[in-house]
Amino acid sequence: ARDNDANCAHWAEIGECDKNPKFMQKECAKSCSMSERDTADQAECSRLVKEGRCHADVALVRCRASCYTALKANLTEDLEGNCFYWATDGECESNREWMATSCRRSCELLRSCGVAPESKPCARSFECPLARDRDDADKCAAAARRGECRARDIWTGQVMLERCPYSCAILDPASASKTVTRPKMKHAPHMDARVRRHRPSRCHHIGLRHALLGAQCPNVPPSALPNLTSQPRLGSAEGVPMLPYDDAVDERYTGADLDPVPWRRRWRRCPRVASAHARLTPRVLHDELPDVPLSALPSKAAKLTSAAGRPSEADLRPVRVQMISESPRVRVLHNFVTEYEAQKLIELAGPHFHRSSTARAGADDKRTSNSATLASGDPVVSAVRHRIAFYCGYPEPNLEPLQAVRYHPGEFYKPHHDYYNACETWMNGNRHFTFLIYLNDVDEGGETGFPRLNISVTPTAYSALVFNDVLDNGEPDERTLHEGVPPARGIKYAINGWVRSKHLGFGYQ
Ligand SMILES: O=C(O)CCC(=O)C(=O)O
Ligand SMILES: [Fe+2]
Repeated sequence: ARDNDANCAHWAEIGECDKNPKFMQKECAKSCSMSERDTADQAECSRLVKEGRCHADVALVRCRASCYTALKANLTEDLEGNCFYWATDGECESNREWMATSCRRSCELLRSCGVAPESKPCARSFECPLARDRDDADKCAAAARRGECRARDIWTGQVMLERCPYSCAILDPASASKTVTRPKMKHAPHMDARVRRHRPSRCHHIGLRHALLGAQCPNVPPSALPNLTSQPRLGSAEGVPMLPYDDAVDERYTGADLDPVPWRRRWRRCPRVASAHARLTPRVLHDELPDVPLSALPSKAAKLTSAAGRPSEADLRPVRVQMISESPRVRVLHNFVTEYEAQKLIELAGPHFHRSSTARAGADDKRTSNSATLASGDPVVSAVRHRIAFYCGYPEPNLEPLQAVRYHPGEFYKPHHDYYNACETWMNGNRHFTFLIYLNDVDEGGETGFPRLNISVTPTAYSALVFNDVLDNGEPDERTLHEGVPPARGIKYAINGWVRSKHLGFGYQ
């Protein structure tokens, strides 16, 4: 964080960080981060902390200092919010010294997961300490399993979510993230993206742990793999049947004509699907969508832009779905953008490209590409955003600003995950989907590789590589480790569209 103006410290002192947050976050990030202080009176902040309501809007805005202090006191060993993410990204080894002081808890947890993935400490690795402390495990878990995280919040203003945030997040993540459901995507085996599956022998280099997490290794029969979704969690076929197809809960809604909560109205309209398969997850991409031209998509998602003002023949090619991997879910949506849109996006990004940074270290040697954030107001950007929202079934405000990326020959993005630490879901939600839209064909190289899946996808112009970053219960899916392989010849342009579990608010607007 840094200041761009000499007056920042003064402005922060007179309260501009709160009064004028958009400007101040941008220009005076440093001063504002130092001025994280309570603006509500102490009694109110102490009460909010005591009641464990630091995630409530009022506390986020007005009791920052008290809540931060309380949070730190509870985080016994991790001192940074992103620790688990960095730990899963290999930083406990590659950045050992720093991580040992700042992220000891996550590193230790991760090591225990390496030895015993199904152990209790490992299962707990994603918990948010503050949330857990005020969650009455027995009562909350039982209520969450009954579906009350969602059922109650309409009537009593999210009481369950406030009292039982941890159980709700773990047992019914969609309740905490207010996501909507979509049916499964159609399997279309006739597709034509070039996908290379590496020889399975590579698994030996990946190590047993990743094999345990489901990589397809020849020596590990599927029966020997732990079932990652065998816990009684939302959407688990083996688990307790949960919303939205739980009869007992559904009944409560049948009396009401129109739910006052918009996202729930959509949710109620979703068809009831009887098969266990359809119940697997609330976070499946729009899997049963037929192959249709963009122009045939409903309203906003269809908004087509072309040079002539109307779509050309080529633009009317249907969006086709190619399944690459069922678990984790990876697919390519062909013809996801038009040629005109792709060119426009490259043009728009052009003047804004700068050396890419990663969440943690800014520009670093993990990523040598350039990137640019695209303003959502542009009609092409907006059309593509609507389309992403439509296809994944999440509301558009869950999308991060689109990010253009550019790789010259030799530039790369080393293996990484796109998801964040689960604790972040209390603010902005975690990343659930990655849409990587290829804007051009690359002369040679430039694949997106998934080392733990032994898959690499060759960029095909106008198609979107889409994968679920998290397991169906909302926990990060380590198998989604991926990399941008350097182009050998030609420039690679792509767009990242990340979809979060919640509306983006804090820190983004
Ligand atoms: O360029 C690629 O193929 C991958 C890009 C990527 O993973 C990212 O930007 O997060
Ligand atoms: Fe990525």
